[in-house]
Amino acid sequence: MSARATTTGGTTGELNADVVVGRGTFELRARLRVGPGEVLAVIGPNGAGKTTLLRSLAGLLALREGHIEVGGTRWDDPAAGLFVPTTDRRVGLVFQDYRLFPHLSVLDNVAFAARSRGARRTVARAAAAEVLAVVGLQALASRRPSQLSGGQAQRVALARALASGPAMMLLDEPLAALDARTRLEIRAELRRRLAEFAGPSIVVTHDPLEALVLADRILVLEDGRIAQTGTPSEVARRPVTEYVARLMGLNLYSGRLIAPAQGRIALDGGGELFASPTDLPVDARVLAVLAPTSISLHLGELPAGSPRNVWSGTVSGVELLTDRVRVAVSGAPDALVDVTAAAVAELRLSPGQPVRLSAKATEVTAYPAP
Ligand SMILES: Nc1ncnc2c1ncn2[C@@H]1O[C@H](COP(=O)(O)OP(=O)(O)OP(=O)(O)O)[C@@H](O)[C@H]1O
Repeated sequence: MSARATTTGGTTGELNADVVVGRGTFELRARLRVGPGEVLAVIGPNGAGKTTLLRSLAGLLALREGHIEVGGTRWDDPAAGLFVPTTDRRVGLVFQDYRLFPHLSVLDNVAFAARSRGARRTVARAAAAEVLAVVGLQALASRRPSQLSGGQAQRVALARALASGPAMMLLDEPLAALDARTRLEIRAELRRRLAEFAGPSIVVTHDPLEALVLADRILVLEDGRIAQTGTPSEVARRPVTEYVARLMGLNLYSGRLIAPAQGRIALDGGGELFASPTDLPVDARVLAVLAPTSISLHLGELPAGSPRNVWSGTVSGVELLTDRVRVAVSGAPDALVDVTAAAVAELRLSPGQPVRLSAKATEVTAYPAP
């Protein structure tokens, strides 16, 4: 059975989905709601199911169980025998490789959706010209995709998706093919366009910065399941998995709170950390984060009056970042520590070197484990 989604261009409404979908032995299970005007970034390691999620929302993969509803219109509901094909879903799709029609001009690419819905050529072209003017691309209207730069092609792909009058925008790694400088510029523009779009938007990305900048909310997928959802600042400040902590550049520890008033935590991997005092109960399972820039390295003992957290370790790796050096230290606990190149030279840091680590308790943030 097939049904037609609401076709008025201005349709807005939330996405309400309970996605259960399989690909070979892989299964994705994810419930999500994305409000009208809200931008959700989906992040996760390779093979987590991000593309699978996007494909099922777009109608390129049918659900095994659950449902997909946008603005109150059901697009997929296997229990009811309902499946709305992609062409009737009113989704604005933007792919990493843009997928512009090579034989059509920019204008006709943008007019395509209206044309395929039966609009007359002149009407579709006039509407497309208006969209191009709004996004400042009118000068490119007669060019072919092969005559566009990467950034221009991305902007045309976005304009084409928005011009189709979508109920929802789905973007798969939209900036991944751009060089770093163009990406910065196009990211700012994408953010503006999505902020203006009245329906829900979902952006799949590998780039944590992109997720933090573009999204109102972040959803972390790992192994076909939702590992965390939250605002960018919640996810950045309180990651619940190693993957997100690494992405956000934080040390993440799990443990048990043994003395809340002292913020004292017994870590699962051995060792202890002092965080700020907390109201959580004794024995609460907690996660604690500590930024690599908040840890200091020393050779030999520390003077009296040093920070609450002092422990020993051995340098296991030294990596040059753009503006500092990241030192991996194994100990109880392990830690990534960011220091200056001068400090590396001064402390003669190289793998195998024993060091002392220190961090203030106020730099350790503890929160309940999920
Ligand atoms: N056509 C297919 N047949 C069988 N299994 C598939 C197929 N496509 C994808 N998979 C599997 O489904 C899982 C999820 O893949 P998916 O592409 O959704 O992940 P992803 O999070 O988008 O990964 P990436 O970041 O690498 O793009 C993976 O384990 C993958 O091997």
